[in-house]
Amino acid sequence: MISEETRELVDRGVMLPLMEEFYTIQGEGFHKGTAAYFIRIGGCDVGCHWCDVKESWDAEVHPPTHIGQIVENATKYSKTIVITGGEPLTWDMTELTGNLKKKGCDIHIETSGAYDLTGTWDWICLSPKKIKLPKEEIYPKANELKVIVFNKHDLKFAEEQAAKVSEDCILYLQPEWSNRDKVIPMIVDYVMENPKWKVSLQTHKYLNIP
Ligand SMILES: C[S@@+](CC[C@H](N)C(=O)[O-])C[C@H]1O[C@@H](n2cnc3c(N)ncnc32)[C@H](O)[C@@H]1O
Ligand SMILES: Nc1nc2[nH]cc(C(=O)O)c2c(=O)[nH]1
Ligand code: SF4
Ligand SMILES: [Mg+2]
Repeated sequence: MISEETRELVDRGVMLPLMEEFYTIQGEGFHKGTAAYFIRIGGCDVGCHWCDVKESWDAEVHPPTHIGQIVENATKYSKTIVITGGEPLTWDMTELTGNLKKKGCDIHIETSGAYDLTGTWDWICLSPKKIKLPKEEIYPKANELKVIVFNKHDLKFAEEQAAKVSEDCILYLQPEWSNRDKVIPMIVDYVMENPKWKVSLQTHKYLNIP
């Protein structure tokens, strides 16, 4: 059990349940191929059945960590920071991103958008989920829309979501990893017929890096 004092610091976003942090290459979307420091915050109750980080869901098993410590670790490695999870917007991101900004970092988020948008972001990757839709406020702010395709219906969902983002938002279809052999041919055909979309692959999984 964590103390009342720690819980209050987590509520304010001064401490956050840290699952893992690692320096790697961004594998997905617009910034794929770019070296970046990943901060994975625990806690998510969206519940995607194919989620590739289910260990992140229970915030209680990830130690509350002072953001000062997180920022110090991160800035030793990179100025490009990716905040992911879990669902990072479960928590108030104001303090963490404010402190990273003071150090001159370029801060990216990977989010389902299902909770209030807090924090200061240089790049927002919105990956909407049918089972818990994004809050309306995030759509005009998304720099990239990355829809995970598990079956054919997800292409229809992708179009519905694309209708909500800005003109400049870059549109990606990313195969769900465990079903990739089935869905890749479908995505390839769809992108050739609908070239406003691009393909995003989880290239880190092919490179065998985190
Ligand atoms: C693990 S999530 C964490 C951030 C946030 N909760 C979200 O869903 O955007 C990071 C990215 O991985 C994607 N993802 C998760 N499981 C996947 C899978 N099995 N195949 C392909 N992409 C997946 C998510 O859609 C999201 O874009
Ligand atoms: N290399 C690498 N790139 C990624 N892009 C998004 C990821 C995520 O889990 O949020 C991820 C990840 O886990 N590893
Ligand atoms: S929203 Fe993200 S972390 Fe949460 S279950 Fe879905 S893919 Fe996993
Ligand atoms: Mg991942």
